[in-house]
Amino acid sequence: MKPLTLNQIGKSFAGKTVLDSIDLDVEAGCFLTLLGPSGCGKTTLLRIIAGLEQPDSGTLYNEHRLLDDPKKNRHLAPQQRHFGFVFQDYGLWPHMNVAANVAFPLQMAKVSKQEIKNRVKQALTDVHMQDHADKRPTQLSGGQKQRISIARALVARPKLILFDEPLSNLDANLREELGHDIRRLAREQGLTCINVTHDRREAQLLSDKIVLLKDGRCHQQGTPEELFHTPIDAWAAKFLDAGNLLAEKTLWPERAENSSDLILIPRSAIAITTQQNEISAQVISCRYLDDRHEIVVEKSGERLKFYQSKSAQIGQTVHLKIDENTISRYCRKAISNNKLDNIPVENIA
Ligand SMILES: Nc1ncnc2c1ncn2[C@@H]1O[C@H](COP(=O)(O)OP(=O)(O)OP(=O)(O)O)[C@@H](O)[C@H]1O
Repeated sequence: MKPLTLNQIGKSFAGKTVLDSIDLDVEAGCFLTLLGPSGCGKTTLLRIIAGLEQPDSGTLYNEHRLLDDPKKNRHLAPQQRHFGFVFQDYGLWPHMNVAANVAFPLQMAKVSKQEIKNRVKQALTDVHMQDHADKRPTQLSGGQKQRISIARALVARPKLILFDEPLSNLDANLREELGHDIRRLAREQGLTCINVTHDRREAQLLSDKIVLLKDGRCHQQGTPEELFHTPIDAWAAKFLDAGNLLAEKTLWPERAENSSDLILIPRSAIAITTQQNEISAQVISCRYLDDRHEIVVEKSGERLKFYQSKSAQIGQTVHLKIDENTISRYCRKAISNNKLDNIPVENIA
């Protein structure tokens, strides 16, 4: 049996469908992320899994345990599910020190004092916070608070942990570091994890599998590589910022059979060449990021972004070589019919 099986989960608020027939199988030991734009229903789905919200229809199983079935009036309360939780805002008690915060779930479960002491010590060691046991949460940085929140989730030894945007309040370096530590802990302890985020980078950093949600439905699911290499349609390509999405006729006016077709060109498929007969474009931006240059060029009003070790001069006309084997094609209808207003335009380059 799987740690989590959702069959046809549906949920409406005030007559508005928020989740529509969600089917999901979560494998043991998988780190799964529910990813999607604001309002797509991901938090509602996580709250249903947690038991904080009841579905209107469908069933939810944890291995052989039926957690929810509205038809049978079945709904297991959150504390009966024995899942761990890690929240975006840490959810620590300010009046308790770190050790007491981590011990709290064990005290509720009436575990013996000696065992609480041992398990709190172990959980704090697991998250590299063993030297901070006596501190109050106010004396900790955001990253340290989130480590304590993870220790508190681990201490009860749940098989399944639910994460609500665990990295979103942290700066870029801390996100990277804590992201790696969360993955290490999940692997070492054989945890199954469900995470919710609107941030594709956080999803990439943490996940074995990503479920892309759109308008309360599963739009696409797969490994991060599958999603980012082969988005199912132009909407997914744009939301994931999976590469350069533009009209085919911009680059090859003579070839484009259907002028409304969009193509997705991976950033790694573009390079500047000295060959004059290739596509010409004008450099509009060149920034040094990480250990390479991010180049943005403009061609007939559309932008392409790619990376290279050498810089390029702004205003310069360059010739581009594009590996056409890596291009995906989409019908424009797929994108224009969908709401994309909440996706920043700069992500399209
Ligand atoms: N308790 C509630 N009562 C009424 N409407 C709700 C309730 N909870 C959520 N909604 C609505 O359901 C829709 C989905 O909300 P949800 O919080 O699941 O989206 P989300 O994808 O997590 O978005 P965000 O990233 O902004 O948190 C939204 O339109 C929201 O306003």
